[in-house]
Amino acid sequence: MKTLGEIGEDSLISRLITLVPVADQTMEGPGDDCAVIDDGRSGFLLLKTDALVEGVHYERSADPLAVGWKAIARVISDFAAMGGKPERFLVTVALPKSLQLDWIENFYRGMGNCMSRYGAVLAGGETCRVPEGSAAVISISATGSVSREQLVLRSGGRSGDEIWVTGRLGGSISGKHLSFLPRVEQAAWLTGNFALSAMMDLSDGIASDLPRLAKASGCGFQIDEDAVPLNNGCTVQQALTDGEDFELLFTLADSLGLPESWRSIFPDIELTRIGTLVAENQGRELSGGWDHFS
Ligand SMILES: Nc1ncnc2c1ncn2[C@@H]1O[C@H](COP(=O)(O)OP(=O)(O)O)[C@@H](O)[C@H]1O
Ligand SMILES: Cc1ncc(C[n+]2csc(CCOP(=O)(O)OP(=O)(O)O)c2C)c(N)n1
Ligand SMILES: [Mg+2]
Repeated sequence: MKTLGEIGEDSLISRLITLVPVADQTMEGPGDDCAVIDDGRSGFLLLKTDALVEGVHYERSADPLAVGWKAIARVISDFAAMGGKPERFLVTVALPKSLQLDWIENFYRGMGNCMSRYGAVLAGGETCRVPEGSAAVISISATGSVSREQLVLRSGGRSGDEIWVTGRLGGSISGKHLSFLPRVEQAAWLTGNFALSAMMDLSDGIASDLPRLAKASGCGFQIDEDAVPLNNGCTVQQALTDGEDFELLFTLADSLGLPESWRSIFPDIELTRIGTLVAENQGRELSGGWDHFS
């Protein structure tokens, strides 16, 4: 019998999801940034859950206000990646008894700051302990929504589509992973004004995430490494593999007018074409990027 370390994160998930039924109204189940449910409302319901583990996603010494911000912001980034916005949050905290009260209160203040900034609210949660000496584990689940016209999946890319990315990439561990702004307004503008074919957020690094988008779209990809927008002091390799950029990666067939109108609305955020989707099994491969079990 293999261990998780031998099979890796993506093949673990692929195996697990064959072992359970999938709900009737699920339009998009496991595989995209959020689940998409057609529950008869004017738009679609979005569902997302994400875990935050001490020592894996943040150091115990990190500012709890910033860790709380990150906990909510990374979920909101997934709603943005569908063209949507967050609505209600459920927060589960599993904590050691020895944790300072101040830490968790400031963590909640940080979550609150992010919820307020993006118009979301807390709906409930769950509290329990972990054995003394274990890492704190925080699970964030949320509902969101997206209009029918603005929903963008990972799977709609077609050979020939241009590949674009927002912002600059790499080096998130030096601070950005705790303080980033999820691209909700940018995604809403993009999906409202251009016919995006596919989109996802960059959490594991382009090296991991672009092949996922291409695979979901039944395509391969070409990437111009010299075009990849770098954060200060970062190499291309870091930009491709560090992860936690929480920028948008998207594709579209026709970008006529996009760079000019983007610059007039979001002058402080880069927007860069980094490549092209090509036919499946053509183009190139990338390795690296974050895998929890590699
Ligand atoms: N343990 C699991 N059981 C079922 N589905 C899962 C599990 N872990 C991840 N998934 C699904 O696999 C996809 C990829 O997960 P993940 O890499 O965490 O997404 P993201 O980077 O968008 O947060 C998502 O659609 C998610 O719902
Ligand atoms: C202490 C610490 N070590 C390493 C990292 C870097 N890191 C942790 S998880 C991760 C990838 C993203 O996390 P994941 O849980 O895969 O997010 P998802 O893809 O589910 O959104 C990265 C780059 C960090 N933020 N903090
Ligand atoms: Mg995950």
